[in-house]
Amino acid sequence: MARPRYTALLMIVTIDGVAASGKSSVSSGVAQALGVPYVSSGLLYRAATLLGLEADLDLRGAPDLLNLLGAHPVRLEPLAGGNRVWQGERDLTDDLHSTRVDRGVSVVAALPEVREWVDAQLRALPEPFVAEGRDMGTNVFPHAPHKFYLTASARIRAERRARERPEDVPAIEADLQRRDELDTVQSAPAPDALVIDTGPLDLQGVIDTILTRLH
Ligand SMILES: Nc1ncnc2c1ncn2[C@@H]1O[C@H](COP(=O)(O)OP(=O)(O)OP(=O)(O)O)[C@@H](O)[C@H]1O
Ligand SMILES: Nc1ccn([C@@H]2O[C@H](COP(=O)(O)O)[C@@H](O)[C@H]2O)c(=O)n1
Repeated sequence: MARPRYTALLMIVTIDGVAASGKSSVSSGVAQALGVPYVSSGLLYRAATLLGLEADLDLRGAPDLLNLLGAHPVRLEPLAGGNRVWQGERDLTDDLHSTRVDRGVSVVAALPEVREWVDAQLRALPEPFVAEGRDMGTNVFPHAPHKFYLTASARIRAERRARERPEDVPAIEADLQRRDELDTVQSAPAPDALVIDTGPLDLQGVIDTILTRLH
C-alpha cells in the first residue's frame, strides 16, 4: 500500500503558542492540507467567558460558572475550515473574539475546574485532528507525536491583529502582553515541540514549515 503523504494523517498534531501568534490560522491551513479537522481549544475558554459575562457572573467564581455551563452545555464543532461553538441552537462563535472576552478569558482559564471541563471535551474528540491552544502538547495531548509552538514579538502580533480590529497597535500590543503574562502558567512549550518564530515568515511560510516536518 502506498505510504500516506503525511504520517500525521492518523494522529494528533498540536500547535500551541502565545496570544495572536497565528495558532488558529496556521492550524486551519495545516489541517486543510492534511484533510483533517482542527480543534481550537481557546474557543471553549472564550465561550465560558462570554456566557459568564452575559450572566453577569464573577468570572473568578468557578461553582456558578460550572453550574451555568452544566445547565446549558456548550459544544465545539471542529471543521477543517474553522470551528463553531454552539450552546443549544445558538451559535456563539462570532461573539467569542471581542476585546471584552479577551480581557476576561485569562481569569476564567485560570480556574482548574474550567480547565478540566475543556480538557474533557477535547479528549473526547475522535482522532485525527490538529489541536491548537496553549497546553495541547504539554497537558492535554502529551503523547502527540508532532508538536509545534508558535512565537512572534508582541509588536508583530499586534500589527497583525490590528488588521482585524478597530484598535491601534500600541493598545493591542499592551493587551497581548497582559494576556501573555496572565497565561504564562499554561503557555510553556513542550520540551519536544518545535518552536517556530513566525515573525520572519508569512502565514503560508509557517504552514509549509510544519507540513515539511509531517512527511
Ligand atoms: N505568519 C504570519 N504572517 C502574517 N500574518 C499572520 C501570520 N500568522 C497569523 N497571521 C495573522 O495574524 C492574525 C492572528 O492570527 P490568529 O488569529 O490565527 O492567531 P491566534 O494565535 O489564533 O490568536 P488568538 O490567540 O487570539 O486566538 C490573523 O489575522 C492572521 O491571519
Ligand atoms: N489551551 C488553552 C487555550 C486557551 N487558553 C486561554 O484562553 C484564552 C483564549 O485563547 P485563544 O487561543 O483563543 O487566544 C487564552 O488567552 C488563555 O487564557 C488556555 O488557557 N489554554
